[in-house]
Amino acid sequence: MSDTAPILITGASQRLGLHCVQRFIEAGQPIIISYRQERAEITTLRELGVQCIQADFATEHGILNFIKQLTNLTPKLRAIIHNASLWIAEEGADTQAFTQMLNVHVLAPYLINEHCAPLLRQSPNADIIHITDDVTRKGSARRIAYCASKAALDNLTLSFAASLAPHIKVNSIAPALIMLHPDDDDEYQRRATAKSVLGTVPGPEVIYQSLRYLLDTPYVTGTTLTVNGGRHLK
Ligand SMILES: NC(=O)C1=CN([C@@H]2O[C@H](COP(=O)(O)OP(=O)(O)OC[C@H]3O[C@@H](n4cnc5c(N)ncnc54)[C@H](OP(=O)(O)O)[C@@H]3O)[C@@H](O)[C@H]2O)C=CC1
Ligand SMILES: Nc1nc2c(c(=O)[nH]1)N=C([C@H](O)[C@@H](O)CO)CN2
Repeated sequence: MSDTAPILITGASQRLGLHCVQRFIEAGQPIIISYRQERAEITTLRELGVQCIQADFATEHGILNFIKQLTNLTPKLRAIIHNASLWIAEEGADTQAFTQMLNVHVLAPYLINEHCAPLLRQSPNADIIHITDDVTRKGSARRIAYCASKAALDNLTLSFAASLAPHIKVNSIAPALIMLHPDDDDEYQRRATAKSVLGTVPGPEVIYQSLRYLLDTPYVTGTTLTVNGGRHLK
């Protein structure tokens, strides 16, 4: 059994999170994940030695229940990567959608960081990484609540970086259009890729590369690493 402290990645049973888990496993890094819905990938990850905790962060009870399971599972953590996310385009005023995304994107990282900082302090190097969204730069007419909650998550980075220094570094990664969805048609892909000067859909490896950079560099905290193909230049 490795004596390396595990990395926690939330919401890592598919897409970007799952790719990063697979790359960390290749590197011999112990991993704990949270997942919401049962999937075949969970069985595969468990067979690979990943510790998987079922959790729904839409409520405070669900978040605190996850924290209880996590702190019973491990006495230390190398890093916490807040990747779990709910991407809702609400139709008009939608308090339920707003509250759920605020809980997933803000309350869960806030409570997990506060309760689990002592586990990070057991590791010689310790990081918290919030996965936000480049869209917070200018807002989103179609996803007002999603964007506001991601902006709040980005702000947590500044506060926790100041609060947890010098032992724990805290940073954000702000992606834009990393992976498409199976139901995204050619016209959507054309319009979406045209929004950046690099004009590509890079795939999840760029997020793993960004995580590696923030984990490996000793002198970066309280910052946001933008991974957006140069969208801000258009
Ligand atoms: N994909 C992209 O191009 C971009 C992604 N991002 C951000 O990067 C991160 C990863 O993106 P992506 O992989 O596409 O994300 P997903 O949409 O695949 O969401 C990641 C996971 O979050 C989990 N999740 C959703 N709601 C809850 C909840 N209530 N409680 C606990 N977990 C929940 C889901 O679990 P389950 O499937 O089990 O329900 C899902 O597997 C996200 O934070 C996203 O906002 C930002 C910009 C671009
Ligand atoms: N939780 C999620 N957040 C986001 C997703 C996603 O699939 N799940 N996708 C995006 C898009 O890539 C957007 O950036 C461009 O269409 C943003 N956030």
